[in-house]
Amino acid sequence: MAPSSYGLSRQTQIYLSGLQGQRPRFPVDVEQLEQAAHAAMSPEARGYLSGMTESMQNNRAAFERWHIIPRMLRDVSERDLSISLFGKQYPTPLLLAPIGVQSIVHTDGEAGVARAAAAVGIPLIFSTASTIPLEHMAEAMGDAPRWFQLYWSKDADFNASILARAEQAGCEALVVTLDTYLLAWRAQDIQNAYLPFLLGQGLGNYLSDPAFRRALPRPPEEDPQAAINYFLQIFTNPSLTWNDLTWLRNHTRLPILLKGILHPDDAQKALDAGIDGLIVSNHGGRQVAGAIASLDALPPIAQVVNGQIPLVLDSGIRRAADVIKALALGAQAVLIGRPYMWGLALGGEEGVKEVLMNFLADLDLTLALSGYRSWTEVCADTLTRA
Ligand SMILES: Cc1cc2nc3c(=O)[nH]c(=O)nc-3n(C[C@H](O)[C@H](O)[C@H](O)COP(=O)(O)O)c2cc1C
Ligand SMILES: CCCCCCC(=O)C(=O)O
Repeated sequence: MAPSSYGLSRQTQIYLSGLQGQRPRFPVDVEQLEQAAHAAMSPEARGYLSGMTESMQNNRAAFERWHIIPRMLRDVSERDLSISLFGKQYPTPLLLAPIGVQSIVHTDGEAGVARAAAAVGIPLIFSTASTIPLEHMAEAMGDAPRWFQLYWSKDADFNASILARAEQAGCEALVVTLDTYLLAWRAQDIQNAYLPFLLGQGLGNYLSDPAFRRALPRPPEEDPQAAINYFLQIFTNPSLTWNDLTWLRNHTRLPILLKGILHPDDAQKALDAGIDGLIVSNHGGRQVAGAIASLDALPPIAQVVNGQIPLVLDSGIRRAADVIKALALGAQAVLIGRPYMWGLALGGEEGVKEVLMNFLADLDLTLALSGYRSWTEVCADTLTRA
């Protein structure tokens, strides 16, 4: 399908099926989608996926403070939604955020998400904390684009090994998540006594890793508890500093993006360290309660970065208008997180596909109806602040 027909063809198809008595299987409206997905999940999975609701409200409020000013009579009959990042062409500015332990919401888990992402043409970022090994996700995707997200552990051999595996599996960029060096005070999960990793879930990349296995007293198949304990011991490393980035650069040839940057001074440090891209993110409001909304953090960071490296934004992207706002304020791309997990919870692989196809259709129509043919035309003048 040509990018410029995402919106109209999808919309027509849904209207026509509706006239024939066939309503969409999953809610089209994103708030209703969230509600339906929450109703379908166990209280533990729901609590884990939601995280801190007040921080997410902060992210949403930031998007709601900006409004698009549509422009008229600009011939938007042909549209090009593609972008270029690190010398590669991607069909739209959307990527799927790395999300760990996806099997807690549906048995299709990461393999289902990988197949859906490949079918729809949205690049997927594999999480270090995935249920299954990254090689299985890569296999499910064929040649479709994928990146890898690293949780930088205390075990240097494991880090080196997983980076090599990610390159081998065709990942095109490395996302290093900086904001989860400790797990935050997550009241719902503590109340539910629920952390999937303590049950051995989300360890697919660790249990399959030769360096991780070498560090264990006995194979995880014989002593699963020892593997969980070792994972908990090495999973994060709060002692990392900016100086450690040199190690990373020496262990990968992929472009490196830092995820979790919110302060312009940190953006400057990343530039000084020769980092290739930044992900402006408050981790979907899951880490620091009361943290600045990602969208509010973006303009001062964009000012410092001044186009030298790409900026990606996540946390609170729920509909096409949010993407336009993020790009107008300086991002080149965005990550979608929970919305695809809601699709997964409701319908497995098919649910994810449906949510993503609706998102793309909305994106194409909203870009056109705002008066633009491509992302290069979206700029500060696109928006007004309420
Ligand atoms: C259940 C869950 C698990 C997550 N796991 C990871 C992860 O393994 N690695 C990572 O870098 N970020 C992780 N994140 C954060 C996402 O990558 C992303 O920053 C966030 O979900 C974006 O916000 P959104 O959900 O509002 O779109 C996780 C988020 C959720 C909701
Ligand atoms: C002890 C493992 C924590 C994994 C964190 C996954 C994540 O990013 C999140 O829950 O948020």
